[in-house]
Amino acid sequence: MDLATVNALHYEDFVNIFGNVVEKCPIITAAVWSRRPFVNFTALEAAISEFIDALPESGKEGILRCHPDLAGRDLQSGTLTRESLEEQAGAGMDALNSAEYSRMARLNDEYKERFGFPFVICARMNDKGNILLQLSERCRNERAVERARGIEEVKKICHLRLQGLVLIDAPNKL
Ligand SMILES: NC(=O)N[C@H]1NC(=O)NC1=O
Repeated sequence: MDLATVNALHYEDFVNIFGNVVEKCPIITAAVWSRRPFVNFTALEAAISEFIDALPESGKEGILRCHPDLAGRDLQSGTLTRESLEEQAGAGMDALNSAEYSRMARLNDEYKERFGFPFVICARMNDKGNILLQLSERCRNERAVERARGIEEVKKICHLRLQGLVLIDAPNKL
């Protein structure tokens, strides 16, 4: 879809199409609709980022809590969103051997126990080995550092999801 089409969308369609660019947080999309018209792809992405950055820390943690665990319960039970399933499968999360699966489950639980929100990483930018490594390393961070780190990853996931929906800017037609 090109940007002119995006800018012409009624909010119901806008939320239907873009509602999951931040996982299970359509309120962000619904809020950002009123920032139209977007001059380019970057402006749309920036509007989402600015909304997230303006949230109190509890709101940012809320966003993190809307994310399913990697290789977690939702993957096992088939209840992931379409986007998350594609991302997790792409990083091999649906094909862990039993040792990897147990390690992932143990570290995910440890992380959630320590921080009160789940470990979030952009699966499409990482492979299985790297995800496990980062998970074990990031468990040792301070809570505020991890909250900010998780939000950075949310923005990377959002960037790639948006790219799948909106054509990157063609030069302005004269
Ligand atoms: N927990 C977590 O990072 N979840 C995700 N990451 C990603 O790229 N897609 C997800 O669902």
